[in-house]
Amino acid sequence: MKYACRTLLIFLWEFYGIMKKFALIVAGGNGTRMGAPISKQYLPIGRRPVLMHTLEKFHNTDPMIDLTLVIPEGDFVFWGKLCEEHAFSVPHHLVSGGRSRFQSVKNGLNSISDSQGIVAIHDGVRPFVSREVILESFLEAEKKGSAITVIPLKDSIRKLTDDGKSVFKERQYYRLVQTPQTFDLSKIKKAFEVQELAQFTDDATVYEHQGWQVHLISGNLENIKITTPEDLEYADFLIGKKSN
Ligand SMILES: Nc1ccn([C@@H]2O[C@H](COP(=O)(O)OP(=O)(O)OP(=O)(O)O)[C@@H](O)[C@H]2O)c(=O)n1
Ligand SMILES: C[C@](O)(CO)[C@H](O)COP(=O)(O)O
Repeated sequence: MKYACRTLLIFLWEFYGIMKKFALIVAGGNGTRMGAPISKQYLPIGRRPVLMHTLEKFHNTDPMIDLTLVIPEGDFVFWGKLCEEHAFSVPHHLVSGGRSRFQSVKNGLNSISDSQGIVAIHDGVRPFVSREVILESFLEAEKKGSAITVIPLKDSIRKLTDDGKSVFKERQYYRLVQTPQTFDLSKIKKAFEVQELAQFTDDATVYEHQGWQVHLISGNLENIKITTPEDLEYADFLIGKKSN
């Protein structure tokens, strides 16, 4: 069944995938919550830096995807050395990060000179996005203008109230939001021509600020955002599991 779905997706991708595809891998942060001596996007999982796994995931899904990596400008030399050390040959453009995720995405979008196409915006620290999710996000964004990956909640949830109590919430109405968040390039470029607002925790919120509805698609459970030391241990476990 899984194989049949994948074959169908690849067929649809080859048949309908006529727009130019871009992926913006944002890794301009410094991983405060990880608390490691180097930023988490460069930490090794399965002996190679997190970012190499993420870039490779997109490249191996389709080598025609034009890849841009956003990292702090001060890390360019360090990244170059890592690429040499690991003989990393996936082609990508480097762009300087900004003070916030919003600014990093904006810098990345501004670096793309094309005005037409589809762009997947993805956290550099989510190396476990599946090939199927990447393919579907491009297909759906081409049809609907956007494709935001989400997963259902497994636990019950409560909303904290200002009086120090809490109330039950019906979890079937909620989703956890992941990346990639994939868009029509011209629309997302226009959406990012605004002043940054506190509510812009991802790219979907920037897009819908224009009054446009976002289209949700299913993400994959393994696609965690490596944020804290426990996540790194889990990531190492997942990498080991995949190479066995
Ligand atoms: N100025 C920034 C801040 C974040 N990011 C990227 O956005 C993604 C999600 O952010 P997060 O997990 O919060 O990363 P950090 O900001 O590095 O982590 P922390 O909040 O713990 O400092 C990461 O790939 C991160 O590198 C970015 O490109 N530019
Ligand atoms: C974009 C994101 O990964 C979607 O879940 C998330 O909003 C990033 O949040 P952070 O505060 O930058 O970690």
